[in-house]
Amino acid sequence: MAELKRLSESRDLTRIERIGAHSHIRGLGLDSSLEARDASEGMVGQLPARKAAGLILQLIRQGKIAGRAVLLAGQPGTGKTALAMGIAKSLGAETPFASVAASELFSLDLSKTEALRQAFRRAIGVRIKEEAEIIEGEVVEISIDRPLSAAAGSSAPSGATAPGKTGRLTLKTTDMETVYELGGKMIEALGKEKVQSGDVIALDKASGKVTKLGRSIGRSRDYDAVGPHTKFVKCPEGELQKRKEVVHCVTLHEIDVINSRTQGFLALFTGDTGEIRAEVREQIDTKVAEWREEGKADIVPGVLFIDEVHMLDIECFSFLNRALENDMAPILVIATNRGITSIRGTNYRSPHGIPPDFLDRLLIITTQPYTEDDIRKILDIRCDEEDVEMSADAKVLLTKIGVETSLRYAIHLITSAALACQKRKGKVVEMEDISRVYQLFLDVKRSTQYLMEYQSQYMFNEVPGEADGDDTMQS
Ligand SMILES: Nc1ncnc2c1ncn2[C@@H]1O[C@H](COP(=O)(O)OP(=O)(O)OP(=O)(O)O)[C@@H](O)[C@H]1O
Repeated sequence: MAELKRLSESRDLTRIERIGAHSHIRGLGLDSSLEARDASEGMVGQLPARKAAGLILQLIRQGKIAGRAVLLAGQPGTGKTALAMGIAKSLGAETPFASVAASELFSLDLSKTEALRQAFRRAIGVRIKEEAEIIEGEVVEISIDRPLSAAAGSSAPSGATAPGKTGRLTLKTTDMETVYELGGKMIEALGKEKVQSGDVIALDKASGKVTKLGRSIGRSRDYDAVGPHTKFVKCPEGELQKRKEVVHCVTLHEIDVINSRTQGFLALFTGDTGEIRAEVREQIDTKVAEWREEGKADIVPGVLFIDEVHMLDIECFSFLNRALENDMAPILVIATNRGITSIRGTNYRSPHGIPPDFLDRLLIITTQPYTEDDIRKILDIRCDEEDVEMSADAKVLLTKIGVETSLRYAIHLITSAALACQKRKGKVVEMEDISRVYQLFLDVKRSTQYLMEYQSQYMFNEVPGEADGDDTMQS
């Protein structure tokens, strides 16, 4: 691996956008003087914690966070992960956000320090600038030749990609027009992007990647349907072929996996990356350092969020102590809901189960339980995010459930209630859907009660009260 040959593969990794638990969080929702707005950028309430996170943001921007980390302490479901995500989002769209639960680090496949190292490298972004040969123009016409076999009545499905498929693509700028011959791969790529005449596209000559830049303004009055999010752009000027600087953003971990001989880049999707050898990382670090010197790459420190940090043991904490001194270190945000508890791997007890030398590095922010009004607003935002229409009555009921059980349980009920509504062919989620799923899925309180009532019917039942739950911050 003298060169990082397979880096180009990372370009093909399309990040899968989906609706996740925190996908509604777009920042910390602060105004220009860093005061938290009541509800903004997907964030609601938790004002003092958000304001404190805003000050941390300023420390980060001024480069004064080095060697320190942030601890978010608070009850479960009080928005600790949401706050960490808000910090990452406020730092910019390219800022990587990696999140792990401390217990995940203790796996059978990886040593805990390797797992931590991978987590750190997932939170370090590299912006790589490259000169690329691009063909950029407005699509005049795409014509695909009908394969002979199809004309002869072959039984092949019409949408299937015939390997020998050919066609022609006519592209223009304001100054010229050219017809390009198309092969099967390119036809497939154009089909995937749903390119049609009137679109302005860019083709990367080396990788064959097709990017739709928008719809030509000249075609804005066409009758063909365009969605509300269609972007209109000008027809490009000058030559069709140009050299352009393109920027790819990848994480150090992605580069590691792609270049580790034992793992293909598909391991990035399965998460099954195994140990990555130290020399692979060293070579990558040297290469990235070279690129930085040549002005070809920049490092983008991201945010690494470690939840349940009281589950880390003393060796992990010494790893963190060292890792924070590295000049490429990401912003480390850790969270716990524990009070005074034992430090794993020792007989000592300390606040949050964190050793004193590490505690010393921490800026501590506490999160508070949500009010009924906050819960209602968060549920409202989640309904929008999940595209679920809900009647006012149903929202009142769901908020009440959120107050009495937990915010997270109420958020989970949104999706299942929407499915129940779909099943009865309804359009708007009503109270009946909420009550139905409330009966189907138990919250922790009811589940515990059920377990107590029927404990004799379970194997290995332990008398309640023996578990070490006495040091959590939960009331
Ligand atoms: N202030 C907030 N504004 C908007 N959404 C929030 C807010 N706080 C929490 N949420 C949402 O509520 C859900 C639960 O919050 P989150 O997972 O951040 O809690 P947590 O404190 O990290 O919990 P745990 O301690 O169990 O990990 C998430 O979907 C989160 O995005």
